Amino acid sequence: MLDPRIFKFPGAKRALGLLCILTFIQAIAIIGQGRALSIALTKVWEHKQLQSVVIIILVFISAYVLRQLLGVLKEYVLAPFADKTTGMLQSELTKQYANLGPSAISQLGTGKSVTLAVEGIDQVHDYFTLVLVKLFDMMIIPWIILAYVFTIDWKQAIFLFFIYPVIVLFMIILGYAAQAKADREYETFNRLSNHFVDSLRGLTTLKQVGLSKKYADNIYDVSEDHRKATISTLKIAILSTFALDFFTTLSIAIVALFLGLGLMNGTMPLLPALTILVLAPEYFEPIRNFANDYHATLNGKNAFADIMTVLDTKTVADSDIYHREQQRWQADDTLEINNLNYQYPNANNNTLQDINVSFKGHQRVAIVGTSGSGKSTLLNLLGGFLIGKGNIKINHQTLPHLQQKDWQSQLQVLPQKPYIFHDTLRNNLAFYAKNKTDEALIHAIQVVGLNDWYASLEDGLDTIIGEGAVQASGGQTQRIGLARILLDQERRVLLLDEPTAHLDIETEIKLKETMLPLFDGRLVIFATHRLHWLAQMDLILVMRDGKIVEQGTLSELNDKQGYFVALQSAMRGSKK
Ligand SMILES: Nc1ncnc2c1ncn2[C@@H]1O[C@H](COP(=O)(O)OP(=O)(O)OP(=O)(O)O)[C@@H](O)[C@H]1O
Repeated sequence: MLDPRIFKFPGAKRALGLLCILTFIQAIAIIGQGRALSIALTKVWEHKQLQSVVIIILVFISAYVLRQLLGVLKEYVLAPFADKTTGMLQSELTKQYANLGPSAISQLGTGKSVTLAVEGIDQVHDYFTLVLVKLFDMMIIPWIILAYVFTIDWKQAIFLFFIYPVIVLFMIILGYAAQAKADREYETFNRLSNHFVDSLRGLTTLKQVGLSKKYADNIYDVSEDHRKATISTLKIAILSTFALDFFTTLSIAIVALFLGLGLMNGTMPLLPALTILVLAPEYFEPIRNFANDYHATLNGKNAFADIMTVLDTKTVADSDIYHREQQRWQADDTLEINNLNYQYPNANNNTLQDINVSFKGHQRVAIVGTSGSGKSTLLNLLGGFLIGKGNIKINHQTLPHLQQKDWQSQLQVLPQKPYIFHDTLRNNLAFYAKNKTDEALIHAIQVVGLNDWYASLEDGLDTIIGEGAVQASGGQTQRIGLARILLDQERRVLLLDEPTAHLDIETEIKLKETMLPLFDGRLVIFATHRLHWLAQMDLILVMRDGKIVEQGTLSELNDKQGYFVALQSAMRGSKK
């Protein structure tokens, strides 16, 4: 019903304490309102002086106004707590996404991650404001009313007391049914978010291959599923409202019947009978309100649980064991990897097995192997984006993993398609190195061969590029990635994951001329399918089924006449 983790947030105890006091005063106001109304009606019935009736009606109005004001005040007390807490949850969640990294996001699903951080937070806000007020009403108001009724007529109080658990029982049964339906509704909603975002990202491909209609139908099917799940939650919600209204009305009718009998046979005077009759609906009101809104708060409850699961996911510890005096990777620095294994969370076997390799200084290292042999996984482990099990040493210092701040602050990464942020060309270029002069940026643009494109941009370095703005071609994107590397002389470990895989051979050969000088004075680890790079490499790691099966220079590997030679023939598309 109420997640106990709510109480741990700053300000929760104060807000809930105030809520408790205000609800208590509200309960007294409700009793005052009921009592004053009963007295007024009794006086009218007994033909008492109009003046005494007017006074008591004024008391009734005051109690009524106080009750309503307290209702508003309770929302005012909770609103800042809900605003502050959900705001904090949102920023913690986005920070946690950054800490957990891309593999955790892809496990959760991009659509769900986005929905959770935006709509999920709104749902949690509703959950806080709706559920807390109603829950406190339910926990306080009926019992104060009951205690008051007990002082008037203990038999009626006992009847009201024993009927309450029956209603609660019904609420629990229907609540469980609503929870199951709401869980399905929430699951279909998340599936819909993931499908939608996936289809949007893959829209170009889907259009190209004429499958966009099929995917649109797919989204329609998932949204239909979500609609049906929502309708079935609503059915349960309406049924639950009907059932609770029926039982509470029946209970009030029974109370009225006994009070009527008492009045007729003279065992019960009019005033206490009227007071109990007026207060009986108030006794049931909080539980009815709670049940009516219960289904509406379930999505918020699920979103809150999901957000807390993401926030409670352990981030990597020991990220600052490795310390570097001088920032730059030096010619005598070493990185040794021994018996490194890695298994993806959803995989059955180790994707990388017994990796043993040493890197020294400004070596140029190529990683080759067939598709799926583990090249990208190895690069991701070297970059500290994934964490495996094994022995890792930098300059003979043993480290638990490579997600070390001082190691990652030396890295430059050039993937197949560098990410272009929706920002100015200036900020996109000065990615690693901020505060570069315009001259330095324009020089880099010239070196990587982006002059013609740059000349066509109306706002020069201030042109907004990326999604929804000026788009760069695959080759231009790669050149922007190169310019980023060129502009930063501090980071000296370069990880390249098939950076030219999407480019035609002419563009690649042109880019190669720009890339090779960048390799000087850097440790370069380069996953590639393209053989022409191998002649420029000091070390080649040959991967097969997650293992390094051979390693050496090009001539050493050729002399071996082993797997590498067969792989080369296969990569050339010819058999020797
Ligand atoms: N996120 C993931 N979850 C589970 N398995 C994965 C994941 N990413 C990759 N794999 C699996 O790990 C193995 C190695 O993949 P990896 O991407 O490292 O290969 P690769 O040699 O870089 O392939 P390619 O040349 O096609 O890019 C493959 O069998 C792949 O299916």
